[in-house]
Amino acid sequence: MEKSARPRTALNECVKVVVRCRPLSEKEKNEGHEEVRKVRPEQKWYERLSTKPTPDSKTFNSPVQVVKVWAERGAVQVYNPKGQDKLFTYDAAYDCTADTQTIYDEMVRPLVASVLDGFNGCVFAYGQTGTGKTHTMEGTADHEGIIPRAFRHIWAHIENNASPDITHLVSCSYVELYLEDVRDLLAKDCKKLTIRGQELNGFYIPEMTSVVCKSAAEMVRTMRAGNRNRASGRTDMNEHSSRSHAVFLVTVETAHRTTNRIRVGKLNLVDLAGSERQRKTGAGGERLREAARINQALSSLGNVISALAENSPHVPYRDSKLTRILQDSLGGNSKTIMIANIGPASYNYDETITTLRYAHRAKAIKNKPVRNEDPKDAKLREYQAEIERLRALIERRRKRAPRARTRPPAPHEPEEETASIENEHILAASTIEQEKTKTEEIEHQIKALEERLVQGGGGKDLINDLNETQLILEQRNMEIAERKKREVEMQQKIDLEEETTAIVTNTFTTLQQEVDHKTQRLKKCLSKYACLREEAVEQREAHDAERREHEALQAALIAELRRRLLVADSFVPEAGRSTVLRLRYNDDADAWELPEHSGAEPLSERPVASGARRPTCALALASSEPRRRAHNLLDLRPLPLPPTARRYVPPAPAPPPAPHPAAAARAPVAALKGMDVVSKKESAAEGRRLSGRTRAPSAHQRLGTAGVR
Ligand SMILES: Nc1ncnc2c1ncn2[C@@H]1O[C@H](COP(=O)(O)OP(=O)(O)OP(=O)(O)O)[C@@H](O)[C@H]1O
Repeated sequence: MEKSARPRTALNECVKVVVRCRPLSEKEKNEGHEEVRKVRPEQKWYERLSTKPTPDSKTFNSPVQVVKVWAERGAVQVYNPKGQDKLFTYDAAYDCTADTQTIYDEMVRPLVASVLDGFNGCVFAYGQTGTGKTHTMEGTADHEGIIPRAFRHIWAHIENNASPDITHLVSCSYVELYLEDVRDLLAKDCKKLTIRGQELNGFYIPEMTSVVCKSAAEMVRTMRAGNRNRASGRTDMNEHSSRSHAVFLVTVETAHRTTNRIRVGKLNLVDLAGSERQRKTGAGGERLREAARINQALSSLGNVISALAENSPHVPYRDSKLTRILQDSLGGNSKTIMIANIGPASYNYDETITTLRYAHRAKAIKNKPVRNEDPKDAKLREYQAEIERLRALIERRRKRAPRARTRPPAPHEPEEETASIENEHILAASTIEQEKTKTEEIEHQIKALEERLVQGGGGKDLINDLNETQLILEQRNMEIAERKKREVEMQQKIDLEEETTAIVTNTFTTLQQEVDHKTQRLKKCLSKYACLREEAVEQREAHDAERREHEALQAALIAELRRRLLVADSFVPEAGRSTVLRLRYNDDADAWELPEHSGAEPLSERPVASGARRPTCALALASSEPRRRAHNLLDLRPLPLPPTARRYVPPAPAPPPAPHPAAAARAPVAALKGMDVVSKKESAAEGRRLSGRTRAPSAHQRLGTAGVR
């Protein structure tokens, strides 16, 4: 997430998608989810998809397992209670018997190897709450997750490549996105961070803490320290539910002395919070607020995935901080693996299908990874330059250091001369001492910098217990995994082509045979068409359900907001309230700001009548006593009353004698009219003056137009 050079030339590489289905939880077992719908074994695997509903499908209304993983084909079949089963294919699929070691060896190991070669990499776990994302990424004491495995892999590589010509620098950062705030999990106070940058040049987090590590164990300690600061809580679906999206960033810098080049690989290990439905998690209050933010960020992530998959000209990265952080990983300079976690119970059928659909869409995302060579922000280069500078400084200091005069005073020399030589001697000795201390300080600095770097040559600085045999073993595992991956790919290709080539390769002896065969093909096509139509209807239904869920969540949040605004209306002084409502969120500055010319007025003075203050209510009077000032939280000042009497305007002085008696008769009427005009004008002005002072609508009333975010 640090600012990196933009790719120069890049080959497109698709996002790899892996599905992992967890076993039934104890709770699900207790609720009777254990029953599994049987697949007829004599049928070909894909033909089973068109099986008519069997008697046990009646039990779909009761809880059953609905997921079947075809690991050898990278396919996941989901039993559909309403019609045909659904089948999705991925780069790999793992059922509940697969362990994280297998997933790591088969899918993640090659990606981490690329990071060690100077590429950016990202592994992120996605899925419904309680499906095993944290279990997959972090693991437990008994089952190590992908993150600690990656640490061990990195350090095994460094140890294996130990040579005096190669220097490594490994650093880690850990941030979480909680309630749309980016928090530094490695900083003491978990300070809030700002995402900087733009869509064009990439986003980055400049101020996040970066910890230099010298072993896998140190990295694990760093991760655990960060986890202690991470937001988690209990919901009805998960005892320890992550309430934030967490990103662990590992930066591996490698300098080759022979080529004088530095390669920088960055590995993002992301444990997303799970999507959740309020009615299932029973979230309320703070949990509800968290859930709303989690779902909002995941929805933005889904939109980005859809836009990238459809090659849309605009990809809405800016919509959330999560998508900004993951910009490079999705459609940018990175090799990426998405691990979609699902649960097997029919109770979660809708969420499982949604996750599988997103994962399927993500397969189409193309990234452009390039090797990061000699980027400007390489820390290793910085450290090397600093060490050079400090060494040169020591050298300069040594050269210009004063020499102590060793000549003892001669016996014939006068006493003053002897004293001055001795003084000079003492002065020089103290200067030398000072210089020595300073040089030692600089040497300490050099040592501290050098200690951060890992240089080979017998592996003296390395604390890693993986020996060469283990490395060879891991290499073999990787080869086996690679072969298995190719087998899955081949199998998928064969399955796809089997049907399409059947018609070409078949030779028919009779016309009837050909008709039968083609009728069968037609039936299959019709059934596929029916499937697609059903899929479209289901997608619409899923979309509607999601919309309803969002609306329900929105209603709950608005109710909560109304409650808070009501409290604010009752207790916050009006002037301050209107200012708060004018605040706008500035995405770039990541802060709430009062827009210019917002019309925010200073607190108006109390209205004054004929030079004297109007009478005030008892409470306001009481507040003038310093002892009771804090009690006057309510603004109970009386509103100024509109004028009830017209102002008297004296009649105009009597005109000179009129030349005509009729004109003289009209004069008093005109004077009266003049008075009327003046008083109307004044009363209008008074009205305007007062209306400017009338009470502004309350924040509660203004909900909907106010900049509430
Ligand atoms: N493959 C698995 N094998 C055994 N247990 C698993 C597996 N995956 C998940 N679990 C168990 O399921 C429970 C929930 O897992 P976890 O907390 O990792 O889910 P999550 O997806 O991270 O949830 P949230 O999104 O709420 O944080 C844990 O008790 C975990 O041990």
